[in-house]
Amino acid sequence: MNSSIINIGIYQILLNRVIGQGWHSTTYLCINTQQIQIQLVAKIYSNTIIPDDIEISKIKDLNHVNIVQIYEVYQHNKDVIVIMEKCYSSLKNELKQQNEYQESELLKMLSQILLGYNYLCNSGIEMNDLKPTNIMIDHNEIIKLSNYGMKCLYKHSDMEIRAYAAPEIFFSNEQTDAKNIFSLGLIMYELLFHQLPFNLRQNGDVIMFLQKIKKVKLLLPDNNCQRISDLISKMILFNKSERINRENLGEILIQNFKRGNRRIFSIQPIAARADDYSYP
Ligand SMILES: Nc1ncnc2c1ncn2[C@@H]1O[C@H](COP(=O)(O)OP(=O)(O)OP(=O)(O)O)[C@@H](O)[C@H]1O
Repeated sequence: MNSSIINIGIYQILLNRVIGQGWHSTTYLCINTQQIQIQLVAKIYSNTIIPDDIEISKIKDLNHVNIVQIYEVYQHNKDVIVIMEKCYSSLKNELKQQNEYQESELLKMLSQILLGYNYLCNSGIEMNDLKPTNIMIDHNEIIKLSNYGMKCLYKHSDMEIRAYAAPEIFFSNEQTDAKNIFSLGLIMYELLFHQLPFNLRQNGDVIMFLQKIKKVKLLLPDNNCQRISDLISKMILFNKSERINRENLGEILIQNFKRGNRRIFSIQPIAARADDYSYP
């Protein structure tokens, strides 16, 4: 038996081909032995068990162009393995490139994220953490939300440093729809201005920012993207009841902006080595 491979169902997980390491899991290259042309990854959540949780059984049935497709969830010894579609890049990567986007490109990104998010909400699946590492980009430059419905597998507390978290997470640990709108506002702000509206040198910096916007509404720097700036201003609000909700945000996007076919990114691959994209 080769200890650097896990064979499970029709999948082969290549343990020596790590694609990324997150706080809660490690992501490996994975092969569907019956259709080797399909690119997959396996996320391994170590030392955890699949809880008797409806979300895990539901997530395999989800299917939307703006979410990462999950194919299987296995209990494997002490670990949980999630087999999913392999993406090309992430918004985190995209942000590193500091691209200047046209307003139409930003609106298109926002629309795609919102479409995926709406689908998850309507399917009763929680998007625990809306942040750039959880927003993937596929080979066709389509944005896809990832790590949805996985909170039940997390061992760590939710209160690590969370740059994109809404004020109510820090101050009252409230989990509502509105928290993701706030996070989305910060993500759009970062795409537009190439930085967050606060420095992230230490843990207290986020709290200081949140206390500041509690007193004085965030003022966006001058820029040429008025429509997206207006939307961001409606999302990054301390008080969750004042924030735009996803329905109204969707309405504004539908009413005002037609979807273009333009390419929106100049993507660099996630993996450091080109051969990570070919099978052994
Ligand atoms: N479906 C995927 N396709 C391609 N690469 C992926 C995929 N999922 C994750 N990755 C890569 O693996 C890395 C780690 O992913 P992971 O989701 O564990 O990170 P994370 O979002 O920081 O997680 P956490 O919230 O647990 O810290 C990502 O940054 C990304 O580079």
